[in-house]
Amino acid sequence: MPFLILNLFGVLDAKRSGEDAVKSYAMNSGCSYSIIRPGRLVGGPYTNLDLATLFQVEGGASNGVTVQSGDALLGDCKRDVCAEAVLQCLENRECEDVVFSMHRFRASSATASMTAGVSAAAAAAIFLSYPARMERDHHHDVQYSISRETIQQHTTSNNNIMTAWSSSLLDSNYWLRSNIPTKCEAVNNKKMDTVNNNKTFASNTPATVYGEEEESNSANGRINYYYKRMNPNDVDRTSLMESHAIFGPLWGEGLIERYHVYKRINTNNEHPQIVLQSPRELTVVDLKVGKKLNGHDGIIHGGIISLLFDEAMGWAYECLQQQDQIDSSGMIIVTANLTVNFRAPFLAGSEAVIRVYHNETKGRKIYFSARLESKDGRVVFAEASSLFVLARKDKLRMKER
Ligand SMILES: CCCCCCCC(=O)SCCNC(=O)CCNC(=O)[C@H](O)C(C)(C)COP(=O)(O)OP(=O)(O)OC[C@H]1O[C@@H](n2cnc3c(N)ncnc32)[C@H](O)[C@@H]1OP(=O)(O)O
Repeated sequence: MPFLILNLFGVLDAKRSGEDAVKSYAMNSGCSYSIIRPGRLVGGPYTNLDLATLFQVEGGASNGVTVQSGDALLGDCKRDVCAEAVLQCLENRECEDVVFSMHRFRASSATASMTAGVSAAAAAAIFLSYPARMERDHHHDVQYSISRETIQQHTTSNNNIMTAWSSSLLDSNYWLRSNIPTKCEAVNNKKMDTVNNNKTFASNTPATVYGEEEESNSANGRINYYYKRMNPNDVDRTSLMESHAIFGPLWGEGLIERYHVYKRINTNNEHPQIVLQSPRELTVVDLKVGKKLNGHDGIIHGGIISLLFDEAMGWAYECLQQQDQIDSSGMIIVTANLTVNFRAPFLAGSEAVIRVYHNETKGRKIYFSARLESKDGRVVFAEASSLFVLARKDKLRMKER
């Protein structure tokens, strides 16, 4: 079809500028993008005002599609299939940073064909048609019912984030992690599968902590750690409501909206046991920042990020103290040095996790490292390292008023 007709009223120009905006946002924020250029949308729901809607064009019985990189295809695309492709792009890393056009496969088969330019993996991801998807969702439902029992067996307290190993009934690639028994997530052992999780295990709770150490951590394939909430029960700095930087003045809507601290508890044969490894993960903070803590418009201030790190490392010290039974009588722990590298803009309103690792202890000096990253671990916003020093309370110079 001639470009002039296709671009009537500047439609294609508008689409192109939309795509450019998506790409530049992705580049600036460190996330990936997938751009789908479907053919004319046909099939229900009939919401727009074109001829396909007027005549309720179904687009044929096939859910198969043909995809090709760039912009070469011309044809129809069913709305539901297009929606499916969007979901597939969200779920599959192979679809990161790809641009492709997609139209209805014209043969009667429910499979799809692929033409050059889109990677086989991306195409394979996109090609899942509805029947395949429904089967998969059903599979996930089965996982859910089994895993809930598994989680209940493993759960020691409602405040625990559980990592429960699925029984042999489950696909061995999946394991489960939950912050309370009825709200759980299935996570693919090798690759996060968060979209399915959210769909299958609708969660009202904000705190879900992801990890990346499951492979190195599991000699026999079992997951052998879980996380236990430290605040407000275990150690309660929220009691410093009035004066504590995070839980006081900077706490609330638009400010720091969530700061849940979890300590990692390693287990061996399901009995809690400390596994010594260095650097070892001590704490994970599940946090959410609001929209009133910016430096530049829409970007969280670096000083706030440093504060979030400093606090997280303070909790890591608490954790270390509990585990290693550091004798700190008459002493106070303070930050002597904190170095932060800002890797990607941390956007206002974001949720993220901070993971804190213990690197080394030398006498009174304790070295930590930490990472502020997206919940799925795919974007690192900042990294930090610190030196905490145990100082004698009576020697600590307090500034006189
Ligand atoms: C559980 C609660 C968590 C709370 C989380 C929040 C923590 C905070 O934000 S605390 C507030 C910010 N920090 C402060 O106010 C600390 C102010 N600084 C001080 O009081 C002192 O400089 C202090 C205590 C760090 C060190 O003084 P002091 O105890 O006399 O020890 P000092 O002998 O100077 O140093 C001890 C060791 O640390 C090293 N060290 C001290 N400071 C640094 C530094 N900035 N960089 C590198 N090394 C350092 C020294 O070289 C020395 O090493 P070594 O033993 O190998 O010779």
